[in-house]
Amino acid sequence: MATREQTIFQASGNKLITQDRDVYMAAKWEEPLILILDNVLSAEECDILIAMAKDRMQRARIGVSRVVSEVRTSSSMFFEEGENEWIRRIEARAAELMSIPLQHAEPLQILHYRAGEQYQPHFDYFSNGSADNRISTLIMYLNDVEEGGETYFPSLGLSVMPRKGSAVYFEYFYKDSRLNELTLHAGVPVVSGEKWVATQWMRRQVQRHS
Ligand SMILES: O=C(O)CCC(=O)C(=O)O
Ligand SMILES: [Fe+2]
Repeated sequence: MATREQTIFQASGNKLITQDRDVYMAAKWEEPLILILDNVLSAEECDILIAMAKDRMQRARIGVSRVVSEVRTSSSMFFEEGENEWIRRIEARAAELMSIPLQHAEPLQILHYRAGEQYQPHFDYFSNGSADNRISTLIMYLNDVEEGGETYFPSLGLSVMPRKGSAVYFEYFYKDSRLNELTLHAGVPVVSGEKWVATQWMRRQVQRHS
């Protein structure tokens, strides 16, 4: 049997005890490593993230031309790094769960999808092989979606249902580029209701100096 490549996240057991919250490992895909995590955020934290983001959402713009894109039809915003006590706590917890120092964290992103909106299959890492590439993703679901809105990994045939307070984690820092490519994923169209997520990305290099 081929030996597995080293992962960033050392997944063992079913519970992850962070500084301020116990998180549960609900499901695991071995290679590439994908984890479904329960109880990442409290219901109150989900509601507060949505409330704080609501008036700051902008229609997705992608790529250098910054044109409104059909690749992602959702709206998005980024919080300032450690913008307030809520953001500080959630960023710190995400970094702890992802086993990467907070200094490597991008600003926390919020995405909002209305019925019919989606994020077509994409990689989170940059295809130019940047020395400061992204290495891992934590997508936290901020509400229950009535229908649709799964995070879908088409190369694996794996769907993750959004559930308020849960999250999906995956990483793509493998030497074997084929493993990284298997993390292709999409936010499938919301059929009814709406969908809110918070995404934390980690980079190879330090992003924050405070
Ligand atoms: O909304 C989703 O399920 C996927 C979001 C996503 O892929 C991202 O934020 O990079
Ligand atoms: Fe993504």
